Amino acid sequence: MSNGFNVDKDMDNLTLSDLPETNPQQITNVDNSDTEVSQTPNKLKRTDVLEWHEYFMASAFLVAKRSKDPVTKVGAVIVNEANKIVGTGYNGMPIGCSDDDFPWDKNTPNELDSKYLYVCHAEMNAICNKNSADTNNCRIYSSLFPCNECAKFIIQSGIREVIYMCDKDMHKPATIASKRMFDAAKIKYWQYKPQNKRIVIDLYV
Ligand SMILES: Nc1ccn([C@H]2C[C@H](O)[C@@H](COP(=O)(O)O)O2)c(=O)n1
Repeated sequence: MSNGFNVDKDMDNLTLSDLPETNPQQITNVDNSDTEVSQTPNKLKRTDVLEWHEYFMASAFLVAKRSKDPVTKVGAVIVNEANKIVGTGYNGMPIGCSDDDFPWDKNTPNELDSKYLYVCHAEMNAICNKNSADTNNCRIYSSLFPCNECAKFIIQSGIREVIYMCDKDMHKPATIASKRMFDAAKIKYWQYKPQNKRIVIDLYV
């Protein structure tokens, strides 16, 4: 009997055999030296790792690389309170609306010929793509400050914090409206200032 299990010859029944009786005295005499965690710091542990905000914002920039927008690629990542990514999105045309058929132009005489009426924003896509029941008390990392439409989605989805990188549209009414709504809804928003200007991902290591 190797580990207290007996299996009958037909392999039909796996039965726990009578494990040897152990009395409390035996338990206190057990040698735990092989299970104790060393108290000395582990000198082998890497310390040059990405910190959480850097990791999630870099992830948003990686997601943005899927965008077909010729001018502005936006990526968004939603993170829950346990630091788990529960949604990602980039700016792109709606499902079924081909990137080849719908316009990527801007500043066109006819508004219907520009991208703005059609493209789904990264933040909205991240919320739509969520892999959790809800996004309550989550935070969203976005490469670009959310517009007013995305701000509505963010507020309504229960997200409580917005971390962004670029605020290039800060003077546009859409951005001013976003900040008004975030302030009223007490949504925290702040600009991430990275320590490192670049993060290189070497795929052949
Ligand atoms: N919060 C935002 C704002 C904009 N976008 C997308 C929408 C367009 O594809 C692009 C902006 O184009 P631009 O006016 O810079 O030529 O970014 C978004 O995903 N989220």
